[in-house]
Amino acid sequence: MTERDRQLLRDIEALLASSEHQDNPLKAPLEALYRRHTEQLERLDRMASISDGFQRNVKSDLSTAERRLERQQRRQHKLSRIADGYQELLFERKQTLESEVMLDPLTKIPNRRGLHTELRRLMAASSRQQRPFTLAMVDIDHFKRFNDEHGHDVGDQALLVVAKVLDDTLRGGDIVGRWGGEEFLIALPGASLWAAEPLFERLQAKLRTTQVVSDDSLTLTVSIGAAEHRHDETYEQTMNRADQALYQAKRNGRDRWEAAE
Ligand SMILES: Nc1nc2c(ncn2[C@@H]2O[C@H](COP(=O)(O)OP(=O)(O)OP(=O)(O)O)[C@@H](O)[C@H]2O)c(=O)[nH]1
Repeated sequence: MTERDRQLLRDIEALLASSEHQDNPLKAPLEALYRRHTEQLERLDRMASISDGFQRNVKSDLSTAERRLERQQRRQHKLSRIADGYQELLFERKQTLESEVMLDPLTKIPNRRGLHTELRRLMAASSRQQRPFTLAMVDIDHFKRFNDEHGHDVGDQALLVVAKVLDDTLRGGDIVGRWGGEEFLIALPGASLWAAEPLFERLQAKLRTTQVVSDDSLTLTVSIGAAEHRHDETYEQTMNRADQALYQAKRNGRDRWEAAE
């Protein structure tokens, strides 16, 4: 209500109260009109204040809800960060476990399972690129006697030495692993049997002079059986031929290499 409206009401109130209008026939209906009007104004005031209160409540409910939502979003964000970190950790653990399952615990080179994985990859790549590859079984000579004479720990040391010499002598991209016991397998991608020959000679020469234990002249020798993969056979068949060649190398006196038929 404006100040002018208020003044008008005050004027009407004064006129109704004035003695000179006591007998005016308009006084009674005007008084009734005035009362009705002021009652309506009061009602309007009450409604306005109810509506203000309602609006204040709605505003405060809204800001409480907003704060709660923000808190929840922050919590959710934190939880999803924790979940992400946890997943990463699980993934790393899985990777570590998977790679550990593929490694020989003593020499840390691929074990038989790891070799199978690598050989499958080699097969696929070689047939795609139509390149040859050669497999060779490398077996320590008289290892039982070696163990018996020098003890199992020195035997383990010998296995480490062979693994290291193989690893050091091969090129990057070549595959070396422990097939089992005192037997190692090497795979030479892109190499024909003829091209692999100098490598076998070099390996055997190196092992003949490598000391198994430092400050000790103890050395060992290995026999090697090698086979070049034929395009129509599986790698297991190539390995079988290499194994037969190894058997032949043992029969022919050890510390030598033989090529498969
Ligand atoms: N120290 C040690 N010895 C092992 C390990 N795995 C297998 N051996 C031993 O390797 C020896 C293999 O013996 P054989 O299969 O008879 O072969 P070998 O004595 O090397 O004879 P040839 O192969 O015919 O020259 C066994 O005495 C096994 O106990 C190992 O992890 N550590």
